[in-house]
Amino acid sequence: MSKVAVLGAGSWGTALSIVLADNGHDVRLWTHRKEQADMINSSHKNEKYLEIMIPRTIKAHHDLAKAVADVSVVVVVVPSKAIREVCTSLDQYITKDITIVHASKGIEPESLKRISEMIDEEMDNYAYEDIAVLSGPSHAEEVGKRQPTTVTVSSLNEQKAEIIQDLFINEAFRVYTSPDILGVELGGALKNIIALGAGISDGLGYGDNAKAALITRGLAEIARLGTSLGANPLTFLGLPGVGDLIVTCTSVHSRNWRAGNLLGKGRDLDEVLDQMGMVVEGVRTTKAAHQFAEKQQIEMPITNGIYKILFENEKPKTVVDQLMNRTKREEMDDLAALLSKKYS
Ligand SMILES: NC(=O)C1=CN([C@@H]2O[C@H](COP(=O)(O)OP(=O)(O)OC[C@H]3O[C@@H](n4cnc5c(N)ncnc54)[C@H](O)[C@@H]3O)[C@@H](O)[C@H]2O)C=CC1
Ligand SMILES: O=C(CO)COP(=O)(O)O
Repeated sequence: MSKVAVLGAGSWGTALSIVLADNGHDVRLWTHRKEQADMINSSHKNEKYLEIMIPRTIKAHHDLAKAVADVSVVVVVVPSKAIREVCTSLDQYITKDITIVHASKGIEPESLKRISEMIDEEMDNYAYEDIAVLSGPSHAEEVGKRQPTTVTVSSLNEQKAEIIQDLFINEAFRVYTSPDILGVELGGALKNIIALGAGISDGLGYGDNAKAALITRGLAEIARLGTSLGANPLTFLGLPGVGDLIVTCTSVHSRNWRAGNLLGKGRDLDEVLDQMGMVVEGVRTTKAAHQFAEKQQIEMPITNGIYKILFENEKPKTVVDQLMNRTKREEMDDLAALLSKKYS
């Protein structure tokens, strides 16, 4: 049995706490809102975030010092925009023997940092090599109901990845490991952009052909950017790549798909984000990926089209027309070419 602090009591932090509690660990679920901690402790529910009873063994905390006292593992799972603030506070309580894993998905605009890089910048007391990431096709709503789910944990420190694998794995939650932290983080962040696109396509009334095209050509963009930064192309064919892309583009649970769907139906971005009430990471990540594409001189037409819809008021239908009328080209210049280069 381990003592584990989960920082972030949104839907994903709550679902991961349930997995840990099911595995017999002592779980402290930290939230920055006192009334939410009180509500979880008294009702054993986290209304608004997850429609499910929470095991009574999970204790919610509002005081960060108390939440992380004596723990051996900290799971960071706040939205990407809160990572720096939370990790700055966390740093004072951390010693090297603690294992830190994050389960958030995003890239910071302007700095173009991944989550593990932001954690590293805010935490003087922890080595970058020891940070782990947990990612993969895993909607909180299904994990909370103990429905079969598979994820991948990655860290440059193999031992840390295995600690996290052992901590979470159970008969409903299967955990693989991977050494490619760059690919795992990029796959998890970038798929949210394509999920916005899949939602927009459905909102416009397009069918499965369009969605399959978005998933496939979206994967090509993700792999193109990811490999230009040094990720292993094979990672994008695994759970943190195509696996997460499929689930987020096709599931009604996806916040990114749902936000895209409303945009496709003609609603404006501020109105959509207000209505969602939960984090839609793809919006910030689209801004970051658009900047990344320019910096790396990578062609990302779908991402750039979604950027225009989100930030330049372009009509979704106009973007679809632009994508469909691009100069004709050969298909096999992307993932397939990267793979054949790697294995020729
Ligand atoms: N919900 C899901 O199924 C999954 C979510 N994720 C990722 O996990 C991260 C968190 O997502 P969700 O739990 O879904 O978000 P959510 O919208 O359900 O909840 C976010 C939580 O973060 C808290 N929060 C906001 N600002 C904060 C701050 N400054 N300090 C501390 N707490 C703050 C909010 O009060 C809320 O409890 C995101 O990066 C998301 O992409 C990853 C996999 C699955
Ligand atoms: O990352 C997720 C599933 O793996 C959750 O995606 P959404 O944030 O779109 O709900």
